[in-house]
Amino acid sequence: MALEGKTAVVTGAAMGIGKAMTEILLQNGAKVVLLDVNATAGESLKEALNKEYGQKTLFLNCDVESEEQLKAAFQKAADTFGRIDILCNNAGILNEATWEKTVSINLMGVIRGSYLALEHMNKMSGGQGGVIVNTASMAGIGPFLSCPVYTATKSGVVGFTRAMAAASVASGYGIRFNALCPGFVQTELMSNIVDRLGRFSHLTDATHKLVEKMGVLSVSEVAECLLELVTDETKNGEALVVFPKGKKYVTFSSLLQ
Ligand SMILES: NC(=O)C1=CN([C@@H]2O[C@H](COP(=O)(O)OP(=O)(O)OC[C@H]3O[C@@H](n4cnc5c(N)ncnc54)[C@H](O)[C@@H]3O)[C@@H](O)[C@H]2O)C=CC1
Ligand SMILES: CCCCC/C=C\C=C\C(=O)C/C=C\C/C=C\CCCC(=O)O
Repeated sequence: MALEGKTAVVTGAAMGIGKAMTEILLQNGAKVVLLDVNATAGESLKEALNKEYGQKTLFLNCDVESEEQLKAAFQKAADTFGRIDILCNNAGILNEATWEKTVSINLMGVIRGSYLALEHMNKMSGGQGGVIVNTASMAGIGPFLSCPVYTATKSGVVGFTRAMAAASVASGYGIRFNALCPGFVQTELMSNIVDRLGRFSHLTDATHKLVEKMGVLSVSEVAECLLELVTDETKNGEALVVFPKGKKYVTFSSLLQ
């Protein structure tokens, strides 16, 4: 998919991985609607990006936990730029103490965003198709020992993405669904880890050891992989793992064979 003339919506776009995703989509010709709960960071990023790329971005204060806010944001995006072609369900938190909120944002937010975006993108209801990329994690593929609930949400995102890819093909939606599964990435999410681990705070040292063993990615390395999942039309139902030594499409075996 060529990005010139296309419109992307990115959740959790004000900082970290979402910010890098926004930048790479703009660099490749797309217009980008940034959604985030951090209005200060979002507004100032929008100002900076519009100076650099022209009036190609819009920031909307939007919490992915709110159906109402997300619905209004997609409508505003479509009204402003005429269409929605790409959705990056990226907003996420890591907090084992407030675990219900972790489920609500990381898993329910992805499902909510995907279903609402279908109303604009689905070829069966007047949309023009496109691609949805969900930010999961390596924790969606293998267990992250100090974060069982975070692991559960990211495993859920991978499963939801793969099932939606199959449903989309079977239903003629014209939308590809892929999951991006990075290892550790240098962002705010990696700070104050003891507080985030809740009942597993005793596993802080083990977590640091895992980080040392696996290494840490930059946000731009992750954004490059997003671009691949968006632009390569052969990719549907994929889980792309990104780690400092490289990237790898995960092979899943079918239980039906
Ligand atoms: N940093 C890491 O090591 C890794 C992160 N990830 C995933 O990448 C995604 C992005 O994380 P990072 O950029 O690292 O985190 P970050 O904390 O740097 O950025 C997250 C952004 O999401 C926004 N956000 C949080 N809750 C929101 C909500 N309810 N609605 C809308 N926006 C909200 C925040 O305001 C922030 O701008 C998350 O889904 C995370 O689970 C995946 C693998 C590794
Ligand atoms: C400095 C402490 C960092 C704490 C963690 C912060 C963010 C982590 C975000 C993730 O999404 C986790 C990313 C990678 C690790 C996940 C799983 C490892 C699986 C290993 C295995 O398969 O055995």
